[in-house]
Amino acid sequence: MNTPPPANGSAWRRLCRSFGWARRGVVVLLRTQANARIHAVAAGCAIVAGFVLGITRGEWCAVVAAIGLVFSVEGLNTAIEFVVDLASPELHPLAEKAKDVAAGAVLLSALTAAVIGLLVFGPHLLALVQR
Ligand SMILES: Nc1ncnc2c1ncn2[C@@H]1O[C@H](COP(=O)(O)OP(=O)(O)OP(=O)(O)O)[C@@H](O)[C@H]1O
Repeated sequence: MNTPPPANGSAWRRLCRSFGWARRGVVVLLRTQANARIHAVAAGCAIVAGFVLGITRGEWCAVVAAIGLVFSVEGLNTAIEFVVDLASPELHPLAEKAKDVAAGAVLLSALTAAVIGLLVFGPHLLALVQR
């Protein structure tokens, strides 16, 4: 099992190590979670659409925030799943609630991102169709 190294060294070295662990977490998220890979594809499509449709700076802010929201919540959901599986490998009503609520949070964030996508890209696509 990996044990974290002692918290010695300069503040800069500690910061670099923390970034390394966080980067490792993002890799674990993308490797183990099919949903995270689907979010990545959706985020890529939104970014390409943003460039193609020439969305404004404000619209970019909304799109980037939506992408960050979904990935952050998916990451927290995955972390909760790992911890629940560690703490309660057997079935337990509280484990069930924890996983269901975490999954519900992912659903809410994805719905929010979908609404933002509609609000941002809808008018651009409509203008394109009506041209
Ligand atoms: N230890 C447990 N005790 C009780 N119910 C559980 C337990 N583990 C999972 N469940 C139930 O099964 C559902 C699915 O859990 P699972 O761990 O398979 O997540 P998942 O749907 O595979 O999530 P993801 O697709 O994000 O990996 C949970 O939402 C919960 O209702």
